[in-house]
Amino acid sequence: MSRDKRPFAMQYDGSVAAITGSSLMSSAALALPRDTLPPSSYDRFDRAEWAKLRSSTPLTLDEADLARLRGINDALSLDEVEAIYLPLSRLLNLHVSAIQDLQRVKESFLGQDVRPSTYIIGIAGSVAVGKSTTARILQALLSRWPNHPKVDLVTTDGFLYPNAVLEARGLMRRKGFPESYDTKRLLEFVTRLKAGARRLAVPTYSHQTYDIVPNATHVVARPDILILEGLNVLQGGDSQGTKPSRLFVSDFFDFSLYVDAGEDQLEQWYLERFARLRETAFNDPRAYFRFYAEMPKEQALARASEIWRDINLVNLRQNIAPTRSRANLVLRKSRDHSVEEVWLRKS
Ligand SMILES: Nc1ncnc2c1ncn2[C@@H]1O[C@H](COP(=O)(O)OP(=O)(O)OP(=O)(O)O)[C@@H](O)[C@H]1O
Ligand SMILES: CC(C)(CO)[C@@H](O)C(=O)NCCC(=O)O
Repeated sequence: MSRDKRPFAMQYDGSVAAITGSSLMSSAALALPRDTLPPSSYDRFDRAEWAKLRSSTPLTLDEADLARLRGINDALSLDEVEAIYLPLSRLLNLHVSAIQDLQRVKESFLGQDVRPSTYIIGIAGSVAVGKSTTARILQALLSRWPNHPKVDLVTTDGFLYPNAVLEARGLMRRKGFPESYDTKRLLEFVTRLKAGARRLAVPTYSHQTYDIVPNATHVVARPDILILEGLNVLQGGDSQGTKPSRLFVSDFFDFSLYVDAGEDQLEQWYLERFARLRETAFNDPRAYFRFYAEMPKEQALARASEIWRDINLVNLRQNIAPTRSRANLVLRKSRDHSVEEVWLRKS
């Protein structure tokens, strides 16, 4: 039975939510309500327990790996890579290998070559939680394994509608909400990738111009693994009022992660990043937010707090956090971005 179609809903306290006779008849009632998986649905690991899980396959980082990881984020510690991301890359490698074995089974059944399809990993989570950093660490680590050296990375930011469209639709203050994305195009991309398309061009987004970059695409050429990162990758019909029978991007995922942290923590990271960008990237004359670099710091930060509260936090609560229970694995971060707990879903 698919997890979204269980006939009743477990609450966190273990009780079963009441479903009325009439609602049982509708297909909507068959969908599991938002983020209601009980704690017993996960194997939970604290940092030390999780770190041990790399030990049965000795994994070492060479100088080239270290250089690549340092280039991703100078605040990233090596201890973090070793304790959290190496075991995670080992788990993912085992999972990819198992899928590749299954493809060989299909090959011998059909008596013909079956080209393995791209293994897709989805990474979801709030604005500023560290999705792109997590994606880039995993890309660097996973590309070291001989059975899947070509690991590509796509962010769903590229599937936002251009500002001109958002403006025309009155959605400029809804960036990141489900309606701000060209979901059909995103779904078409993953469908064609899974179907074995040789080259797919995906649009790109610039945080500097705060818009889709005209005529600039990133070409995805049948990688062994694709990491698809974005706020919305685990979203389904329930938050958008779409028909439950529709296909979703996550239907094409082989594995998914949700990067999680407390709301206060997320707000602090958002503001810290904003303050840092104000000193750096916002000074560029082409930056969409350059006026924040020109106004006094307190005023700019007050504006950033409003953006957080009125846009990103609302989106987190309404559309992002409710998708956490769909992820196969949850990385729960503490104050300094270090992962304090890992939850691995049992089914
Ligand atoms: N593992 C980490 N260690 C230290 N700092 C980190 C880590 N992950 C993220 N950060 C910091 O947190 C901030 C947000 O990270 P990142 O840009 O990866 O988030 P995001 O979820 O992709 O954000 P958005 O959706 O807004 O693009 C950045 O300032 C980044 O440097
Ligand atoms: C582009 C997204 C939606 C996701 O990365 C986000 O960074 C964003 O721009 N949110 C809108 C509000 C803001 O400017 O933070």
